[in-house]
Amino acid sequence: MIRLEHSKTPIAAKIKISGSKSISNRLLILQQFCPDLILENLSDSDDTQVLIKALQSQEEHINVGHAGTAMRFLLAYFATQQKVTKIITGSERMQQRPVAPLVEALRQLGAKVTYLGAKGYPPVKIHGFCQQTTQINIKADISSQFITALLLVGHQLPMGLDLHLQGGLISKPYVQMTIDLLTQLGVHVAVEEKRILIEPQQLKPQKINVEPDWSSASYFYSALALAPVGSTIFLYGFKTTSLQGDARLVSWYEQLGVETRETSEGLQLQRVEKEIPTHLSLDLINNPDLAQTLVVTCLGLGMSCDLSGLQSLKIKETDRLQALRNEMQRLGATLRITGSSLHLSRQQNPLQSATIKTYQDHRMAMAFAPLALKVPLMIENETVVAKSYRSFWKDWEKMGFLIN
Ligand SMILES: O=C(O)C1=C[C@@H](OP(=O)(O)O)[C@@H](O)[C@H](O)C1
Ligand SMILES: C=C(OP(=O)(O)O)C(=O)O
Repeated sequence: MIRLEHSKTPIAAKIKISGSKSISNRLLILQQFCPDLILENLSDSDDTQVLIKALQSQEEHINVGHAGTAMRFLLAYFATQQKVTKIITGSERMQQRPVAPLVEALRQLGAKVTYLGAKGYPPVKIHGFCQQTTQINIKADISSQFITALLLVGHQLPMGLDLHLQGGLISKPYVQMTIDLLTQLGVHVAVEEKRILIEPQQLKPQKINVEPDWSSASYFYSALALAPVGSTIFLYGFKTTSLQGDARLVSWYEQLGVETRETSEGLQLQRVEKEIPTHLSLDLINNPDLAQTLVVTCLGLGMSCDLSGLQSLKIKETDRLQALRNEMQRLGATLRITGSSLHLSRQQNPLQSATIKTYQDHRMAMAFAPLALKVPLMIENETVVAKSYRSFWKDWEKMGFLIN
């Protein structure tokens, strides 16, 4: 457990965030098909380390811990290799995160996949592949990672892939990121309204420098929104034009007093004098990983907010809607939740200092951390941040936070 506080003097920090874990994990799978693909600035997160280790391992058993992308991408990767036997499992929570739509699609394709525990969930055993068809249906409204997992292997399938999306697509920018990376690597992807087609093709070897991680950057935007006017943070290597959908936060935080100026070396962020709205209303169907950051910013600014499009939050590292409601309550705030939305009421009383539980969810720790600009906080199991952002607390100290 750590205690976190801030002297409330203006922040002036320069921060280097490692590569996007989403981009890194896609490129690491693609590198298996194209060993001459050179990758620079890979994410140093646990989720990426776990994937690297799994891809290098000769063992039959693979444990991906808490890494959702590693679970889904490896499942599709190993299941579409001939004569490969693997058992993939993960943490207790991972064994409650669904894989059924992906397993069903892989079986339709001709993969042999068996559940070793509860039906629809890891652990799974993979034991052989012979392509039977190109046409696959996949549910698009549970996790976009199922679609990405299939697209990452589609170009290597002997007959290619003709993917039909069923239900409304959630987390769409992550699918677009996959398509953009494939395109950058010379793969032609034909996209229609509810259909994605990939012919068998080879990747073009090249050197790719992974962009820094925008979801990680969100915590700095949140801190600046809560910091004294005149505070600045420089984020090295970022560009506002990005493969990552979470770059969208630039315009949202502009409303909340954080201005972004692009330079050749990165982004200069500044907390400016501005009239802050009393309410924020956003649909986060395309940006689920920003929900926790944004609701905490609103709390710190004394705003109310309505966030919708949050149906995937209950199957992430924890049930994030419940976790948010519990921890907001500890601070004296009222959060109402439904299966796909949340409503934060305007805070009438001053925030209470509290001990925040993190539920084995990196984003619970990182999202609440900026609130220490308003009230001292204790954060339990602070090392959870390593899932996506290993040096988070070191960078937090650079911003003048006192951590004990
Ligand atoms: O493809 C990816 O890299 C990701 C997709 C999203 O998941 P869902 O599609 O399950 O919402 C996101 O929440 C996750 O952090 C990373
Ligand atoms: C949901 C997340 O990751 P994953 O699904 O890859 O475990 C996340 O990083 O917020």
